[in-house]
Amino acid sequence: MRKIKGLRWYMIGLVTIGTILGYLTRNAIAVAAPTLESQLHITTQQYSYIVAAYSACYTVMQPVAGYVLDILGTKIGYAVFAIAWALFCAATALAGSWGGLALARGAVGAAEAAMIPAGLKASSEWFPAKERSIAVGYFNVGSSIGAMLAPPLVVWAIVAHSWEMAFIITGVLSMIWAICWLIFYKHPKKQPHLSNDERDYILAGQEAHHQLGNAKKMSARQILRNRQFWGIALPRFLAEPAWGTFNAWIPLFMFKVYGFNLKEIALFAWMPMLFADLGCIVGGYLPPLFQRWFGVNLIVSRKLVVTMGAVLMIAPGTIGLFTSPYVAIGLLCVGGFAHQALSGSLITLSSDVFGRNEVATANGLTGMAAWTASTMFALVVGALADTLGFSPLFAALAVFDLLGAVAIWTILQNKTATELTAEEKPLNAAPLQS
Ligand SMILES: O=C[C@H](O)[C@@H](O)[C@@H](O)[C@H](O)C(=O)O
Repeated sequence: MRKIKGLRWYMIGLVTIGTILGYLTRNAIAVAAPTLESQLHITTQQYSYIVAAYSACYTVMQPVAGYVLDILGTKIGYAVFAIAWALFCAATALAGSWGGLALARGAVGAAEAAMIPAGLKASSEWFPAKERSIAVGYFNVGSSIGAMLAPPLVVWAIVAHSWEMAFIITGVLSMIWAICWLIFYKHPKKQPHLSNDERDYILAGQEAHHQLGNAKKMSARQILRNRQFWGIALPRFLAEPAWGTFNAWIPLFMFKVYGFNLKEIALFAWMPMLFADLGCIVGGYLPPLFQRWFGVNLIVSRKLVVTMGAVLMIAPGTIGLFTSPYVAIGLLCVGGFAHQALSGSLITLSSDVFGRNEVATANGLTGMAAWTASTMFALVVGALADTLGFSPLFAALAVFDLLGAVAIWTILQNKTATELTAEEKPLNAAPLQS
């Protein structure tokens, strides 16, 4: 059988395309919103219900999707969710009211909840520990690329055909990817096109908790009771509102505060997303560099990236000190870079700390914490932006990230969750499921 050199990078490329399509289908509704409001006579409040339906289902389903992925395995598990989101996305075209749209988008959100836990599970299967954050950075960059591809593709579909066609096209693209995933994704142990050298390099570089022989499996209850989980979930809870704010509010912020027109928004509002892409990639390479430069261990290297990102988030926090819209865009670019750099390390930490049998469940639980905060903060922005202004809200995001950095240094210890459990031997600890 022909061996393909560097096959692990093709595998993460396949995961990245999945993330791009996940964000393309996610953001299609925002681009189609003006057309939906006029053609289906939907009010802005009813549109907010449609967005909330996606966000609520995506938030709640992340741990469930993670659990299913840990049970079914990455290949089959991710395929099931991707086929579901493809079908639900295409079915959005059948909606004739805001209620129908909310139902369809809620279903898409529930299915897309598997996206990040599956990406992390695939990264932990195909990469040695020292390259894992790089792999996460590459698949996570799909979130910003997908967000950037949505406007041109969806606008073309609406202008050339109809808003229904936009959802059918994004659904069909997702279905094509899901079929490719089923054909091409295999665990390194079962991949015939993987050379022995690369397989040895991957498996030898993985910790004991990711080795195939590791039969230990933590239940969701044991994960939630573990200090290591909270050392990741609390910083994610504090950091995620920034991502939601950058994704949902920058165009409105530029319009309301600096009087940007649509052309100026089109020219500048995408730039923070480009720097977010850069943050994903650069942020992924920093932990191995910090380990080499400063001689620190894996978990401390992630903590250093989170701290660097938190300090950089002070930049957008100072937006209120300047009057120039171009300085504001520049500061938001620093913020986009900072957030995705620190977020990549926070996502990766679930696989540094939890084993192959519960990594997706643990990541899904931290993702639920993250999106709960993001949804709450979106409601705060909606309530206060017109009275308080955006500047204090951007300052709050910087404070949240700095608090998250304090939390990660004080709560998260430099060991795996099972090592901590074994040391603590709590009085009523349920024995690990073997
Ligand atoms: O913080 C943001 C993340 O890095 C972002 O890229 C996504 O992973 C996001 O969490 C999501 O669940 O879609």
